[in-house]
Amino acid sequence: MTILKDSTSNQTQQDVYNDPYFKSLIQRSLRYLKTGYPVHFTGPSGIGKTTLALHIAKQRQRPVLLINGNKELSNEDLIGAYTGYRRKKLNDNFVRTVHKIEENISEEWVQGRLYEAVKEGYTVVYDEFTRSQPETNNLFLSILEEKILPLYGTKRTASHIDVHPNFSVIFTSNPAEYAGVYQSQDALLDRMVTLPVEYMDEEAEVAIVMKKTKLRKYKAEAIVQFVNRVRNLCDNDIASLSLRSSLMIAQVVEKYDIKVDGNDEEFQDLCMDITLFPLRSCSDESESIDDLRDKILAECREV
Ligand SMILES: Nc1ncnc2c1ncn2[C@@H]1O[C@H](COP(=O)(O)OP(=O)(O)OP(=O)(O)O)[C@@H](O)[C@H]1O
Repeated sequence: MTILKDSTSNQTQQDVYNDPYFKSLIQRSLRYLKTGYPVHFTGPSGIGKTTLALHIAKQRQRPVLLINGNKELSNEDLIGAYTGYRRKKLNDNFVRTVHKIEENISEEWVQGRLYEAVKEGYTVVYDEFTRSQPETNNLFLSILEEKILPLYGTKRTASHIDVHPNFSVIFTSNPAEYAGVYQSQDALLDRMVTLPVEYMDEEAEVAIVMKKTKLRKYKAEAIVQFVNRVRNLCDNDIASLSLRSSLMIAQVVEKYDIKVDGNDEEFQDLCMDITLFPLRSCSDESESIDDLRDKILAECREV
């Protein structure tokens, strides 16, 4: 979990988010959050949901807390827990014949990050929340519905703390078909505004690749178009061939001065390494790995 300092969005994001689709999405999201409803961005991997969520969170002028959903995340991580003992030992042997030992043991409370966020009214970005166990996410039902954070199992005197009026949450998730994702609970989904996020258009992806790598436009275009052509070969929607894949190729090309040329062996290897595994994940099992390699190579040669 990370607390992010408030900062203005960088220029690349600003350009992309000036697009009417994003402008409207951002405006609507801010309205829902201000009205007290959490927002949930869902969509394929690597298309920019987290970046968008953080961008919106920063607009709220409150400290931002990023929580990454995962199977191991527990209530203790979120709320806090007594994590051990503090032991104080006084060994008094001042008088040689009298040996006195005084021991004092007290439990040590370590506050969870959500505790502070709820209490102080932060904006939480709960990234990939469906990767956490549903039991952990149940905590959010009380936060969203009853506006309290229950202090389950913490042995604290208070049973809960009240949610600060400025507290808000932006959730992100990949659809249930993705590996390692739990089915989201209807009760939780009912309490948030779920907004599907789509792939950016090619122009926006090219602009981001250019800004993040300083590659010339024709190179950025060739890479983005290659990745999108490979994605079109998928047999299902579980594609992780996205802007992230384009950025990976572009960054390696830039760092090692590799030619963006479909007949260049180094470029072919790079294209293969970045796209073969994702293509395999979104292809029918009947497709052999050699067939997939041939398909990628054919698309790469178009570059
Ligand atoms: N508007 C943007 N401006 C600049 N870079 C962006 C923008 N949107 C996305 N990116 C970059 O694209 C990559 C993927 O974005 P991000 O991690 O937000 O995707 P995601 O949809 O949350 O992925 P996942 O579902 O795997 O978590 C990151 O490297 C991110 O920095």
